[in-house]
Amino acid sequence: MNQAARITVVGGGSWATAIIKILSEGNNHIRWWLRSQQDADHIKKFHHNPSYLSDVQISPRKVRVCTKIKEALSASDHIILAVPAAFVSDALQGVKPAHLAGKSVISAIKGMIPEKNQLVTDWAEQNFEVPASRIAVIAGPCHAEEVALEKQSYLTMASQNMAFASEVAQLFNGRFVQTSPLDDIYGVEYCAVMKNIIALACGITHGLGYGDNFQAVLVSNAMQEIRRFVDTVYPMQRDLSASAYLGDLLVTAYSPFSRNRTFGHLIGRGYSVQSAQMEMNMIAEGYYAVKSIHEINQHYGVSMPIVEMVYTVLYEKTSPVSATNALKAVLK
Ligand SMILES: NC(=O)C1=CN([C@@H]2O[C@H](COP(=O)(O)OP(=O)(O)OC[C@H]3O[C@@H](n4cnc5c(N)ncnc54)[C@H](OP(=O)(O)O)[C@@H]3O)[C@@H](O)[C@H]2O)C=CC1
Ligand SMILES: O=C(CO)COP(=O)(O)O
Repeated sequence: MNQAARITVVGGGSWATAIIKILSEGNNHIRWWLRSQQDADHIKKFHHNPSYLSDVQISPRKVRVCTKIKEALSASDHIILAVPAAFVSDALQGVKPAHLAGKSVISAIKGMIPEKNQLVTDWAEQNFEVPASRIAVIAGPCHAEEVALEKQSYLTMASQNMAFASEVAQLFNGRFVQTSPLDDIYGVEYCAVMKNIIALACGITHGLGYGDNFQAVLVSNAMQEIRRFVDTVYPMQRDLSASAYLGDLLVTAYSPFSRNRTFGHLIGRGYSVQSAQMEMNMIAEGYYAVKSIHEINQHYGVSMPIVEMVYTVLYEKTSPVSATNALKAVLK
């Protein structure tokens, strides 16, 4: 029998809770770090997260909950980051490279470090000196809510080190989740960031009353936009029709579970950014990502009309109606 893996999950939101559920299926020793003492106490006492996916049962035999980050890290060999990118530095406050020495870092985050416009894996490598060969990302179309319901799902684990990607894929493979390894870590990371922005555009236009005909054209154009951008910033032979790329775009563009689409929909319905954020008790990564991608693209100059439409609505107060009218003219 395989030795039990020692894994720490950092984050108390819906994706962290779903990951805990997936990993609890296997022979793993799991540490779970949450920032909320109240939620941690509740999980210890009642064996479920009161704030997110509260139907998911947490086994106290397999999962040890704590709110002290260094203690949570020290217990494990694999560290899974599952907080929104904007808060990951807060979550790892006080953590030094020595605390992560000899450990691997697996990012389940689909966003960029906003103040640095940096991919999370680059940030982990630079800030904590984790070698690229021990860094992976979790990609693919997979909503936490469907994991909670044990609906058949697929994940792709990407790393520059295929042996490590396979090791991580094995950790997550189970009864209702099927996994595969991939070597295109930057490609899937950028695509995951981009698809959140596209979901905002889908939500905005849906909120304005556009239908399925328009959305199909929007998503097709979005895929071309993603291809242009990713092939420019990180050229490599890749099949963008694979589920880690196209599948992730489709699920977020069409699913009612999508945080980014829901956020965009509220904006399209006339909510301000602040009131849309208050209306949702979850984070839409695309809100932060669109600023980062817009700024990164000042350097590359890739044609990205959908990203620019979302950027002008969220950061330049252009009305969703006029931004969409301008976009309509360039879609094919
Ligand atoms: N949800 C999903 O289906 C999927 C999500 N992802 C990605 O996973 C990541 C996490 O998203 P998700 O779980 O959905 O997020 P949620 O919106 O469900 O949860 C947000 C989490 O962030 C925490 N948080 C908020 N502010 C801070 C802060 N200042 N410092 C530290 N922590 C903070 C919250 O803590 P608290 O509860 O204490 O406020 C909560 O744990 C994102 O990058 C997302 O794109 C990827 C695939 C699927
Ligand atoms: O990336 C996700 C599912 O694959 C979750 O993001 P959304 O909730 O915005 O769709």
